[in-house]
Amino acid sequence: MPVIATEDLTKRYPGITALDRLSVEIEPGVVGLVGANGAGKSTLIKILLGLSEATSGRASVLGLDTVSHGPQIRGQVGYMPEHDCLPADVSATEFVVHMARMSGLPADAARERTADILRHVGLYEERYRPIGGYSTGMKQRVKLAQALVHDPQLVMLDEPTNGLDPVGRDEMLALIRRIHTDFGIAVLVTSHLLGELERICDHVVVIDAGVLLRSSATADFTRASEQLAVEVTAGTEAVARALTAAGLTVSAAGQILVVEITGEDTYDVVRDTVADLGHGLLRLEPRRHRIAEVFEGGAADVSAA
Ligand SMILES: Nc1ncnc2c1ncn2[C@@H]1O[C@H](COP(=O)(O)OP(=O)(O)OP(=O)(O)O)[C@@H](O)[C@H]1O
Repeated sequence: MPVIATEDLTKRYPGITALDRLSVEIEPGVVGLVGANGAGKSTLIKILLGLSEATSGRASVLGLDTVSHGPQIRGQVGYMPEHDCLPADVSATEFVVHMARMSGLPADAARERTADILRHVGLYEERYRPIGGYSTGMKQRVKLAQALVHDPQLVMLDEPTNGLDPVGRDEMLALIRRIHTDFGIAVLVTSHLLGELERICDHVVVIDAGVLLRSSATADFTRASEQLAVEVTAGTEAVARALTAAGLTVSAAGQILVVEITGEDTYDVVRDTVADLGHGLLRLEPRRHRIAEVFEGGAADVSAA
């Protein structure tokens, strides 16, 4: 059963169609929802949580209809909102315990789960200090912790890497991946950066102006291309010239030579050419596309990390 399914889902605000007949099915795993700012990602999440009503079409989460089963869905789903929404004058522990209690956990269980989950997201002694003094990265971790504290089956994370520096972003992406691998929780994570979703998602859904552009396994986005990546121990330029003289089409990407595969003998020609010049091969393999390249010239606003 898909964890999320939408059928012709449409949401219109005055003067704007935020979602336009969106039909998509999302299976358990780590699924990325990517689109430029304004593509409709937050609108979709709010409808899925039963917090906003669609203009037309249908959506279900964990098999439950979003219109008739909003409270049940919210009981089984964790939500990390995009914007800052934390109270400044309470500690992470107080806040997350409060959220756990709101989800129906008894006091003891709420305290225990809070301690576990704050440790899991990497907050230790700081968890007793008021949130107002936290860095952006620490606040994002508190938001993530409150989304997980009631042990949901699915979490929806809206732009969890927003405002983070590269190190903080890497740590957050690793944490998100572990939500699924350590706890078996299904994850829907949004970003306007294709490159970061490519790193942690099993499946990526791309929307643009509320329209579904593509929904496929990450491996399909990054499928092998008809090109070889060649890296040599020395003499990159000489090798490029010799390969061109041998009739191959070659372009350079830094130290890597990209060679068009024209037939099964392309591998042999490259190997022999490099050997004839007295150099060694560091790499000879099919070049893989990055997701961002697949969309170059397509969804112009969607950028790589
Ligand atoms: N309550 C609202 N009233 C009117 N228009 C809205 C409302 N909420 C969203 N929109 C518009 O709907 C479109 C989709 O917005 P949405 O917030 O879903 O996009 P997004 O992909 O999440 O982008 P962002 O990352 O910037 O939040 C945008 O054009 C936005 O201006």
